[in-house]
Amino acid sequence: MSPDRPAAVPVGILTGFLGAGKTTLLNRMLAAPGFGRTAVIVNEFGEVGLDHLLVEAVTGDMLVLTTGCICCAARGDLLAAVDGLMARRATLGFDHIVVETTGLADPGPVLNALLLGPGLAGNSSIDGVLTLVSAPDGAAALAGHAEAGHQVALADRILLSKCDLAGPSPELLSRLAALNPTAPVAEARAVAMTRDLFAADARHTARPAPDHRHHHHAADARIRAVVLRAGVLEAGRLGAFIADLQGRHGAALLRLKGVAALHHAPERPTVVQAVGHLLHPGRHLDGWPGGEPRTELVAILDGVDAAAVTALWDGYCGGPAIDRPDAAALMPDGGPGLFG
Ligand SMILES: Nc1nc2c(ncn2[C@@H]2O[C@H](COP(=O)(O)OP(=O)(O)OP(=O)(O)O)[C@@H](O)[C@H]2O)c(=O)[nH]1
Repeated sequence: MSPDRPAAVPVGILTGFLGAGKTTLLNRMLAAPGFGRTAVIVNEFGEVGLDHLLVEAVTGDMLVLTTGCICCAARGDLLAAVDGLMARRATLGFDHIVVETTGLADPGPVLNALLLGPGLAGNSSIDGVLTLVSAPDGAAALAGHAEAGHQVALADRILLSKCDLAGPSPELLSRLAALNPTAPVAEARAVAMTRDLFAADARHTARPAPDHRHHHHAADARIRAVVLRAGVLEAGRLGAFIADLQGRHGAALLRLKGVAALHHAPERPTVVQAVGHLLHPGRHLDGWPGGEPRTELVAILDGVDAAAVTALWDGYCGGPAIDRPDAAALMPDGGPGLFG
């Protein structure tokens, strides 16, 4: 393996509601030097794909999936497309894949499919979820469509488009913060198209939870992002917490992401990625991007009380307390070994 080619190909997911400006941003991205060796998969509804006519300057390869939405009917097609690209990687010479979803896609199942696809394990990793929100229309999309809420909730980075037409309203900004307290929000036109655009692995520091008194919409009230922090942990405790969380709330677990400092390898952050009932085996990053080893996860849940998740976390991964069971009592024998 040459030093400039990573072992695993990062897959970035570009999402956002219908017409939010995904293809426009993709074109900017592909024109930038950092994205020169990028393969693109575009998913759109309808029998005839048009976006491939609109996307310019693709160096690696481009596939347009028109058989259905990749978050539902066409998930297999997405996996086949990624597998097909990986098989031709040496010929095509790409080192990065960008998947543009349809405007109505829920990125959760897309993430799931990518994390678990046969043949993908070890060959690709999730680079991050980049969500575009139209400043003038975003609030209406969020009010009317649950998918728009999921796109925001699962974002690692949120970019606001069409700010030249109208700036984001305070209401839109507060709704974005309520749906996703950790993703940075920026104006798309002001952001440089560098390779770290898809904020990898949720390594950014979590922001404090917003004031929930401003919730006006059912979707906002249901979706909760819970920040879970600890120092260096035993792998078994983390694995047991995740298994328990998934057992209790798997269907409602939109995403669990972040980095963990584990006793057996504290010098290397372990990446945690789970969606629903599925857990991606932890991979390691090279080192801590500044600061001491620490564990910091974000759990994004639909319709689950944040306090219940925090209590579960404290039970497994918190310090001892008088009024909660000791982690050893909660742990199954040995705990799952995914992080061992
Ligand atoms: N004024 C303005 N127009 C924009 C901006 N970004 C995108 N547009 C326009 O918005 C329309 C939709 O943009 P696209 O990039 O096709 O949006 P999309 O999210 O890919 O659309 P779908 O694939 O249909 O969901 C196009 O006419 C763009 O030119 C922006 O920042 N400012």
